[in-house]
Amino acid sequence: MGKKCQLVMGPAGSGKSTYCETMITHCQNSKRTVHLLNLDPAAENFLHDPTIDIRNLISLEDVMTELQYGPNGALIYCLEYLLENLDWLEDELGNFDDDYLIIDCPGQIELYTHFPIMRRFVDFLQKLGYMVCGVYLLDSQFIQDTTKFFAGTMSAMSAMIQLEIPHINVLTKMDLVSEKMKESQEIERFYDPDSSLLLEDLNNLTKPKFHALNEALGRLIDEYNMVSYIPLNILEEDSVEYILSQYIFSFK
Ligand SMILES: Nc1nc2c(ncn2[C@@H]2O[C@H](COP(=O)(O)OP(=O)(O)OP(=O)(O)O)[C@@H](O)[C@H]2O)c(=O)[nH]1
Repeated sequence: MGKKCQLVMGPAGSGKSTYCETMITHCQNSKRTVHLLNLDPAAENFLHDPTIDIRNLISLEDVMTELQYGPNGALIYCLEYLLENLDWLEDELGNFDDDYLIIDCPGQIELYTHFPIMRRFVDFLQKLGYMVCGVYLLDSQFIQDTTKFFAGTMSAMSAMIQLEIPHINVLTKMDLVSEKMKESQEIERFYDPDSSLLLEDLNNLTKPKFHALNEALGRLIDEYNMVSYIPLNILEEDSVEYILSQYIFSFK
């Protein structure tokens, strides 16, 4: 099968750890071998123990105590420390030539949107021969507020542009969206965002001085037609399998 991995990204609370747990359980049930790589030094509990864990290299608490950093600064320090000690990760990865890695990332979106940290991490995996796919998660509750949805879509686009890897976007927590909404036409405008349909909402929710900016951002979404979302309901096996059937994963 070769070396493959999914880099699971998204804002804090978007459902990254739950996505990873769901994928791993689903893969185990369908006799596919996957391993969890935890990249979040602040992570607490996992349903499936990570096979590789940044917390075995460096502890967020130690950094906060010893360097007197706050949680965000300490997290960036931990990831930069990882990048300076990639031989540790290469040793840890040594035994997984033919398996599939699911990488649970921290929720600080600056790691994907403007720091080069994740880009360097991706470059490292690619040098080791991994095919790296990006999975960017957005909480489906954002569809209730078009300003949040637009902001989330911008951060998904930034991650796509920064990382330059095959990429899908996933709307998580679809079990919390009402059946009525799911069956309506209205939901379609979020799966495949069309700014002309969203712009009116957005302008109603923002002051007039931002309308030109809204329109410019909308054009960016339309012209590049880069962002679409796959809905994920973790309670439905078909929905989970559908994500894995995406061509970028090539994982049958
Ligand atoms: N109902 C429902 N709740 C979910 C789903 N995914 C995640 N949650 C809940 O949302 C909260 C955040 O989920 P996590 O998986 O921890 O999110 P995360 O992105 O890993 O969060 P950080 O590690 O803080 O960045 C938890 O309370 C989860 O139980 C889902 O598909 N459906």
